[in-house]
Amino acid sequence: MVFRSGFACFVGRPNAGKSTLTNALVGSKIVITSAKPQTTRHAVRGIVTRADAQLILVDTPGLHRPRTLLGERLNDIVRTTLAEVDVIGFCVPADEKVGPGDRFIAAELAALRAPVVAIVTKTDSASRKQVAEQLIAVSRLGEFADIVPVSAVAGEQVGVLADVLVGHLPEGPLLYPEDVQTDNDTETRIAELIREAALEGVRDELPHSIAVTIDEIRLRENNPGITEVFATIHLERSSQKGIVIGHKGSRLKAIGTTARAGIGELLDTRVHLDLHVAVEADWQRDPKKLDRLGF
Ligand SMILES: Nc1nc2c(ncn2[C@@H]2O[C@H](COP(=O)(O)OP(=O)(O)OP(=O)(O)O)[C@@H](O)[C@H]2O)c(=O)[nH]1
Repeated sequence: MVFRSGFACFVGRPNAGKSTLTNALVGSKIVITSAKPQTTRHAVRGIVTRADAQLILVDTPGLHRPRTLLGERLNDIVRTTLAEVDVIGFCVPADEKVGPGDRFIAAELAALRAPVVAIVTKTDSASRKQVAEQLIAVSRLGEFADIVPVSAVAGEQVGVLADVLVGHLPEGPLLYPEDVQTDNDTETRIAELIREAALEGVRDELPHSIAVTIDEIRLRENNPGITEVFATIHLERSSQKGIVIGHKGSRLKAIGTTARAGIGELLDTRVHLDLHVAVEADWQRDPKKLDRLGF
């Protein structure tokens, strides 16, 4: 039997369903998903290990036209990632019209050497007729190695998509131990859990204004059964402080409760979470600050 191994990544405009699809393929929650666009900041890998193949998924932030410096950096990450993978999955949601964002991405992909599989996502949220029309519209966007409709939420065609992606991998050995599902470091995952909790129910353009850094993770001195996590939520403007902290700290408390549950599950231990809020004026446009915040 031939064993294949290699790297794949999903691209598509914000909210196209890339993270959810990665989770569905890997089978556990490793990538932060959110109804808000552009929540994925780090290239998180999900690993699918089967009898015949190992598929390493690199989840990338939304490829979009740069607006701020942060936008440009995200696109740099995307381009570097795209140059290194064996196959690219181009996600277009079934329930939204093909638009300029999709055409922009299709044009970027046409210049790459890796085969591109077009994926029509969220087929559960569209009628059969809409899905059929979307398959045709997407096929007109470029030259694709395959085109696959899929619903990550309903679990439809997820296995078919895995087979198609694996089919584009080169022959190769197991690259990661069988039981590993992600190699994204714990600290990054904890920061993402806090960021996800902080974004919940927050209005407007706030997603771009929040970054989270981990100051320290340690076992409690007199009780190693408890892990203490110290983290800072960075905001762009002091006016945003009220939104995040809430009346008498009520929202910050809720963020802590939600994030703590997620971190406890991740680390499989009891967690004490200490959250600090800091305002860094215009961190999105300042290269020094971006570096310090890990972008
Ligand atoms: N109905 C339905 N909704 C989906 C499906 N996949 C994703 N969604 C929803 O679409 C929204 C965006 O999904 P994500 O997976 O976060 O999208 P993304 O492309 O990773 O988004 P960014 O990280 O912002 O680029 C979420 O609200 C998901 O619940 C699907 O198969 N069916």
